[in-house]
Amino acid sequence: MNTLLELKSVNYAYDHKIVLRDVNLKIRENDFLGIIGPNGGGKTTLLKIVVGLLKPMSGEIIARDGDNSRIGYLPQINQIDKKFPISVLDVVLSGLMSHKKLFGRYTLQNREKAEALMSRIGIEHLKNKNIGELSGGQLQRVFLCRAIVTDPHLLILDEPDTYVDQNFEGELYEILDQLNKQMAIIIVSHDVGTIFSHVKTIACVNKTLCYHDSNIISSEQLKAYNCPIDLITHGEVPHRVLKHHH
Ligand SMILES: Nc1ncnc2c1ncn2[C@@H]1O[C@H](COP(=O)(O)OP(=O)(O)OP(=O)(O)O)[C@@H](O)[C@H]1O
Repeated sequence: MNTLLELKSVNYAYDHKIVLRDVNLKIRENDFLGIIGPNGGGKTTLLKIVVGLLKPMSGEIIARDGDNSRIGYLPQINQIDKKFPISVLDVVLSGLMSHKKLFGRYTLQNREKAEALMSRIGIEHLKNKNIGELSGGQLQRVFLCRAIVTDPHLLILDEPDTYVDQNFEGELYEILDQLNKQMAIIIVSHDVGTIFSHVKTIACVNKTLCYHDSNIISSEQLKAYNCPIDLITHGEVPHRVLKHHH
């Protein structure tokens, strides 16, 4: 399968404090990679490097498209001024900004595409509302539409389950399974049980990155990867790890 993006020996530090060391990672078409790891392990930093928001201290990033224009990114915390007078439809359309000439107008096709997506994600009825009127969960659906309106080759989601309401969580993963037929997905989550039942491969990030070419992982492997997280499972999970009884 074609490689979309490759990180080679990437290192990153904030103020001389090393956060990522010698990270190697290949993202191929139709990958569905789950990134797990302890708090402060460097997951968000890694995503920001992949998106191009942070430049690595050393190492190489090789993108098939030559740049990061075909990446859709749903950050962990969306900093948006809720008082800013902008409609839901315009927020979704703003995902196309970098693909347009400066001051270019949105075409009818752009609008139809945005509306079709909003209908798929269940927010079409909100299209003329001001973003300040939305709940957190509704706002996140809007941002998901904005991230995919460009038909990205790679969609990146940073802990979507921390802000998505429970009703939408199951639906979100169904949508992601569908989207994965057209694009690669990287998702960071602390809800290990839920992501394990959807992702195809797993990376444990705790300063270094350990790649696991399957969605079945055991506590022993996590220990070997130096990735101290609890395996919490619920629902239909392909592999369960139970703590020993004392
Ligand atoms: N802008 C910044 N300046 C300085 N240090 C930072 C900055 N952003 C993150 N860090 C530090 O870098 C380390 C990695 O942070 P990062 O947010 O990438 O981890 P994470 O694995 O995403 O954590 P979490 O699971 O808590 O979201 C942490 O020790 C964090 O405190």
